Parts: sequence; C-alpha cells; structure tokens
Amino acid sequence: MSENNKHVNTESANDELEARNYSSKKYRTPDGVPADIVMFTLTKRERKTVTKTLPIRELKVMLIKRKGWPFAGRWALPGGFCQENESIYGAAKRELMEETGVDGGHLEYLNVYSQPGRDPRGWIISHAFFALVEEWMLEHRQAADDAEDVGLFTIQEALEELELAFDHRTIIEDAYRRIQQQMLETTIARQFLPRDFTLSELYQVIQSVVPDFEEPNFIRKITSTRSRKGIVEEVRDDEGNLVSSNQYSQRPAQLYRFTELVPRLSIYT
Ligand SMILES: Nc1ncnc2c1ncn2[C@@H]1O[C@H](COP(=O)(O)OP(=O)(O)OC[C@H]2O[C@@H](O)[C@H](O)[C@@H]2O)[C@@H](O)[C@H]1O
Repeated sequence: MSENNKHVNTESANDELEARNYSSKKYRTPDGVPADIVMFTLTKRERKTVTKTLPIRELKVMLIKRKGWPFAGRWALPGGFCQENESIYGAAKRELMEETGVDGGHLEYLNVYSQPGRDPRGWIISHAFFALVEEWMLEHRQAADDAEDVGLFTIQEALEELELAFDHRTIIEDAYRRIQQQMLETTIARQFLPRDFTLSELYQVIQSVVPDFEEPNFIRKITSTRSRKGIVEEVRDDEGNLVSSNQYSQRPAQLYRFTELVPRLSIYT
C-alpha cells in the first residue's frame, strides 16, 4: 500500500468515527424555517369615460388574515414551513401554487429574516421571496384552511393602515424597494403587460410601481438611445406592416413587444 493510500484510509476511518459520534441534538437548532411570499399584482380597471383612455392600474399586495395564535386576526404574508424533503425555494413554489393555483410565474428570492424574537413560537428563521402574479391568478384562490380572509391591498394600505403579523412590514418594505429598483433596471414590466402594448401603457406600468418616475423623453429614450435600443421592438403583421391599436386612445398608437434582450445598464454610459 502506498503512503498516499494509507493516508486516505486513515482519513476515511476517522470520518466514519466522527460521523458515528456526531449528533446535531447536542446543539440548539432552529425551531422552524418557513418561506414567506410577497405576492404583487397589478390590478387593471377600465375607466368609465366617454373618450378612450388608459385603464387604472394599481400595484397591490396579497395578504391573509391569520386565524390562530400567534397574531390571530392580523394580516400576514402567505407563508408556510419548509419540510425536510424540500428546498426553501421548493417550499415557496408550493406555497405560491397553493395560493394561486398556478405553477410558474416570476418567483424570486428576497432575503432572510432572522431577528431573534421575530416569531414568539421560538427560533424561526424565515426566507422571503417575492412573486409577480396576474390578477386572475388570485381570483381563483380558494381560502385555505388556515386562512380566515384574503385581501389585496395597495402598498400604502399595507404599510400605513394595517397591523401586520411578525416582521412582515419590514419584508414588504424590502420587497417594494426591490421591485421598484427592478422596474427601472430590468424588463420585469413585461410581467404586468400583455405581449403587445403601447409605450403609454409601458410608461403607466412603470409609474404604478415607481410613482415618482418621470421621463419626458420616454418614447425617444426607449426606442433610440444606445443602452436601451433593442429592448422593445415594433409589432408587425405577416406582411411586415406596423401594427397599431386605438384601444386606449383616439388616434391609433404603435404597438410594441419586449425582445429577449437583457439590458445591461452601466452607471458609466
Ligand atoms: N415549528 C414548526 N416547524 C414546522 N412545521 C410547523 C411548525 N409549527 C407548526 N408547523 C406546522 O405548520 C402548520 C402551520 O402552518 P402555517 O399556518 O402555514 O404557518 P404559520 O403559522 O403561518 O407560520 C409561518 C409564519 O411564521 C413566521 O415566522 C413566518 O414569517 C411565516 O409567515 C401547522 O399546522 C403545523 O402543521
């Protein structure tokens, strides 16, 4: 036996011994690891006006009223405990499926919430995600056994008017900041728009998530500046003619769609 092999054998014998003597029971471990989801949707209501105009779009967050202790009667994010045989992402996906009946959609990791005392039941570390879902997905939601009531709230209502459970206010604040940032730096607006849309609709969607967004040269910038050109393209019919729509305006407006291009914005360009 070579010196090298001898070394490997002793090492694995040591490992085996250590594995046999190891017990995680000797240590204090968390009492639970839930996944919480901030589910955002953009509601769309047609206005009752004579002239054609854009519908009212509002960013809403879905909350569930808790039935039992802790925080009975308070509004909370949908969430549930991760089981031993699944990943945290898997638990979040399962929760999203239970709440919306839809498999898929935009689900993204937000942050971990581990402040001691955040859950009176013990050492419970929550991993939060955010999801962008379409309003119709939430309409089909059946109230789950553990939920008393479910509601869609504006961010202002959720943060300023409701008494929320656990540290869910902080989670919602963080998620809101994240989607505002993403709305300005990525093409997530596509999650809230039909495939073909006008640039006024895109502008409105951005503003409904980032209310202080104002760009007087929006159309010129999105269609012609070097860093943004190629993110959206004009819709054309089979003959190559431009397609427009007068659904929300008196005069027909050009339709656009997002391309597959991933914008790489730099602070230097
Ligand atoms: N410590 C625990 N670990 C694993 N499963 C548990 C635990 N406590 C209860 N459960 C199981 O989970 C079920 C409760 O599930 P939910 O109602 O989904 O959980 P909830 O009470 O809402 O707890 C999740 C919430 O805790 C917060 O820390 C977190 O932010 C999340 O919103 C119970 O019926 C029970 O079967």
